[in-house]
Amino acid sequence: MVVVAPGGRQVGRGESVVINANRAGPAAENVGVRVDGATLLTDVTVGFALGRVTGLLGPNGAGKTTLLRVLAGLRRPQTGRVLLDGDDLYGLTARRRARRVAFMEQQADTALPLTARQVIDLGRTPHRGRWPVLPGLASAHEDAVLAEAASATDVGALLDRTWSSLSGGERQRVQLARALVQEPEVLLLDEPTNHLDLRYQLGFLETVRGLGITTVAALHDLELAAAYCDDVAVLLDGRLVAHGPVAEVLTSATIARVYGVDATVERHPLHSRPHIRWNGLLTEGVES
Ligand SMILES: Nc1ncnc2c1ncn2[C@@H]1O[C@H](COP(=O)(O)OP(=O)(O)OP(=O)(O)O)[C@@H](O)[C@H]1O
Repeated sequence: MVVVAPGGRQVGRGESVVINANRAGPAAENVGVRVDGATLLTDVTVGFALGRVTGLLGPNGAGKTTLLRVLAGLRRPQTGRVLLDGDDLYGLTARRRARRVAFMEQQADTALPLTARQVIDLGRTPHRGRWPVLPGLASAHEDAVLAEAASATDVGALLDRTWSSLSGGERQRVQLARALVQEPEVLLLDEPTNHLDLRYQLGFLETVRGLGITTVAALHDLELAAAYCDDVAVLLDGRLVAHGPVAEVLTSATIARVYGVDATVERHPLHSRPHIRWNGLLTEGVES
């Protein structure tokens, strides 16, 4: 039996990725969001390095979804700005934004009687003209993009199933395929492994790592973040409290401060990435 350790395949990643030094990943600068008198984000400044996978961490209500929506162009911040390779994200049309940023939301759903193939195909919308593509007339490129996304997410056998008949985990994989056919330069994932069984959780994040796309994924599972993310950014009460390479940031001190949990962070014997041992809840010293 062969064990594929996290990042073991390194498809198109790490040293093998040629990053154009003149390009930059997405960045939030001094972003502040208030809704109905509530402050959701305060002065968040964070840049995501090209081609890297960043885990967006933080307890419930910390602001992870809000920041992802800001980065997706779906929630204009009251203060600050969002840059995408130097362009002001909110200065772009919705179509131009959607060509560059794909967002897989937590509970994407549709009431329309669509098949999985049609749901995935929606991801091509920003690349198309005004007129619908007639059946059988999709370009070779379109067909190839769909086939590649279906294979990467293992949804080939689901394409003709109706959306309503799919399980939570199958829907999750179809949503990732929809995001991939957008051919985005930035992939935003909100708790993408939620409904997945263990094998698909690991496989999903392995796939994401292999894409070489700049990715920001809100995650609750710190073990998964430790195993699959290059960097982590940590939010607490709407503020960014830590950001950097996973081994430097995901420490027992960070976990204690942010989650109020006592943990020992060791090196995994197989792949030497951080490995977390939970010791128990802390009753003192938790920030709120
Ligand atoms: N429309 C709103 N009005 C008031 N407060 C809101 C609104 N939308 C979100 N919030 C609050 O903003 C905070 C941040 O929400 P957000 O969904 O970004 O957190 P999160 O880190 O993604 O949480 P979770 O891990 O629970 O999904 C929460 O306290 C939430 O209750």
